[in-house]
Amino acid sequence: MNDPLVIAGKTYASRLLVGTGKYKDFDETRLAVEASGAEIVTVAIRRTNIGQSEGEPSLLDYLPPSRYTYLPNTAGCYTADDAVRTLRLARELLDGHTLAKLEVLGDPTNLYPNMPETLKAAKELVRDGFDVMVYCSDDPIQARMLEDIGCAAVMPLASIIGSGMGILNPWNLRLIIDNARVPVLVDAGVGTASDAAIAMELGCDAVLMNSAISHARNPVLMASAMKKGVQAGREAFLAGRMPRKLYTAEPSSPLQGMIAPVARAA
Ligand SMILES: CC(=O)[C@@H](O)[C@H](O)COP(=O)(O)O
Repeated sequence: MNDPLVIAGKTYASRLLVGTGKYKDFDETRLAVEASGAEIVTVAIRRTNIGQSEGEPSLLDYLPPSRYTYLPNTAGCYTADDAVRTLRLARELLDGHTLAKLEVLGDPTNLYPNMPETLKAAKELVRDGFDVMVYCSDDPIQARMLEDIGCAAVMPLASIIGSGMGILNPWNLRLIIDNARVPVLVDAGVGTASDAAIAMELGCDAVLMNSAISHARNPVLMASAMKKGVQAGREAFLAGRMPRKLYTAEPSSPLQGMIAPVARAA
């Protein structure tokens, strides 16, 4: 099925974006990313070496930028200034690459986004020529503000980062999706493949996740499950689910048109 995801003018076949942190080593990262089928990989610039630490193993050697689109992110940043500085460093390290994931956190105990600082950083980064994909609360008004600023995609949380709690507020996601003119991705909180499928069935354009794969007992197998969950959810969304009925359900095998049973001979 030809149903590409378009972000900042570039086309992707996969609607699953994956993080690269929290794995045993870069080999495991590579294997999980390969199994996920992801084409966009996000990398925490403050925590992962992509050339900042000379002599150390670099993720670039395991996930070559010729094959993957890098999405540098600002994990660990608590102010707009820190986030902007981090993404400018990433742009230098990645030869002028402008696609970036903004996340400005508000509380180290739950990693909930600080939306005033996120909006401030988004404005500055857009002005500076970045294509900003932004981690945000599942608040439709703030999502609209980010879109109006010129962000390339809005990425409301399903639940808090690393929680694996799944989608806590599907109705807010629907409000964001129904009004969005840019791609909407669920980012954070996915726990298992059915969460990813539900996000896609709701009409999200894609899903971004890390912990659900890296913290699974078998990360490579979970990466493969997530790939299928996202694909199944997308297909179900495009196919259009049947309406829910409480009392008017029809039997799956209707009797109409059946040949009347022949009376048995006594
Ligand atoms: C990798 C990354 O960008 C995370 O900050 C992201 O929000 C994913 O969250 P989960 O780890 O909950 O999937």
